[in-house]
Amino acid sequence: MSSTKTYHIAVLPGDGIGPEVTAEACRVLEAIAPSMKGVDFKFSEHSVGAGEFLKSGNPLPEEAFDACRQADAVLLGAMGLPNVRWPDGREMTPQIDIRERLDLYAGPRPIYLFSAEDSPLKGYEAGSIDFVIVRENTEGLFTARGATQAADGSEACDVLKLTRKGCERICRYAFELAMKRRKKCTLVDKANVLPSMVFFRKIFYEVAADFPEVETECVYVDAAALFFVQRPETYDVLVTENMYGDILSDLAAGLVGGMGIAPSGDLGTDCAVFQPSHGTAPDIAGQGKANPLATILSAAMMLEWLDHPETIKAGERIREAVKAALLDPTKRTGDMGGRLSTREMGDLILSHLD
Ligand SMILES: NC(=O)C1=CN([C@@H]2O[C@H](COP(=O)(O)OP(=O)(O)OC[C@H]3O[C@@H](n4cnc5c(N)ncnc54)[C@H](O)[C@@H]3O)[C@@H](O)[C@H]2O)C=CC1
Ligand SMILES: CC(C)CC(=O)C(=O)O
Ligand SMILES: [Mg+2]
Repeated sequence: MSSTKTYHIAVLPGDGIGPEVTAEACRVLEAIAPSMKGVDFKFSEHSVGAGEFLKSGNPLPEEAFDACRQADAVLLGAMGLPNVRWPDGREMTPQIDIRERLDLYAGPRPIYLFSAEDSPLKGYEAGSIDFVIVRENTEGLFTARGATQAADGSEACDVLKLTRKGCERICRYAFELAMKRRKKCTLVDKANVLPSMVFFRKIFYEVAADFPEVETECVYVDAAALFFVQRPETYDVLVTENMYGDILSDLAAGLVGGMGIAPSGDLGTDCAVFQPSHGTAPDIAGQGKANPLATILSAAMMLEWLDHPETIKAGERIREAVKAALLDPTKRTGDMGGRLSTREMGDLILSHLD
C-alpha cells in the first residue's frame, strides 16, 4: 500500500511586490505537484508585515508565527515598507524576528549566472558565475536592533555580537555545503580591525580542520566587494556575518541579473523559510512588473530542502525550466531589460515545465 506524504507550506505573501511574486511561485508549485509520486502540498496563507501592522498593530501575529513553526516549510514574499516604522524610526522587520525566534541560523544565498547577457560583467558565460553566500542569520550586527541611543540624542550604538556556538555551526554548514560543491570555502570578515572577526576567523580554521579536502581562504569584506566584480568565478562557498552577508548578497545579485533572480533560504535544524533576497520594491509594487524568478527559485530551494526524492527532482526541474526560459534573451521582465509582466514570466516558466 502506498501512502502520500503531505507537506504543509505556510505562505506569507507580505508587502509590496511580495503577493505578486509568491502567487507565481505557488502556481509553479501547484503545477509541478501532480507529477510527484506520493507527495502533495497543503498551502495556508498568513498575513504579516507592514500591511498587517497597519491593520492589527502587530506585524507578526502569533497565529502566523505558529503556522510558520508548525509548517514543513515557509514560502515568504517580502515584508516592510519604508514609510511604516516603529516610534524609534526603525522599519518593521518580522522576517528577522522569524529567523531569530525559529533559530534559522543558516542563510544560503546562491548566485548563479543563467545567461551571459544578464551579467554587467564582460566575458562571463552561463554557469561561469556560480557561488553561494552563506549568511549567518541570527547573530552579528542585526541582533543589535533596538539597542542603545543616548537620552540626550548625542550618540547611538549598535553592538556586533558573535558566539562560539553561532560561528561553529555556520562554518560547519558552509563546509558541508562546500563538500557537495567545488570544495572551496572563503570566510569574509574584517579581522584586520574587529576582535569579533578575529574570533570568527579562529573558529573558521578550527572547523576547517574537520574538512581537510576543502580549500580555505579568508578575505576582508571590503576586498570581497572588489573581487566579486573582478573575479567572481574564483568563489564557491563564502561564509560571513549577518550584515556583511546582507550587503554582499545584493552586490552579488547584481552580477547575474539583479534582485529579481536572487533566491535565498533561512534554515534551521527542522524549520526553514524560503524567500527572494529582494525586498518589497515599493517603486514597482502593484504594477505587474515584478520579476517572480527569485521567488520561483526560492521555491525550488524549498523543494530540495524538503529532501524527498520526488521533491528534489521537482526542484531540479524548476531550475531547468528557468534555465530553458532564459535561453531566449527577449524573454525578460523589466528589471532585466525585457517587457514581460510578472504573470507572463510565471506563464513562461510553466510552459517550460511541460
Ligand atoms: N526580506 C525582506 O523582506 C526584505 C525587505 N526589505 C524591505 O523592502 C523595502 C524596499 O527596500 P529596497 O531597499 O528598495 O530594496 P528592494 O530589494 O525592495 O528593491 C531594490 C531595487 O530592486 C528592484 N527589485 C527588487 N526586487 C525586484 C523584483 N522581484 N523584480 C524587479 N525589480 C525588483 C526594486 O524595484 C528596486 O529598484 C524596504 O521597506 C525594506 O526594508 C528589503 C530587503 C529585504
Ligand atoms: C529587513 C532586511 C534586513 C532584510 C534583508 O535585507 C534581507 O534579508 O536581505
Ligand atoms: Mg537584504
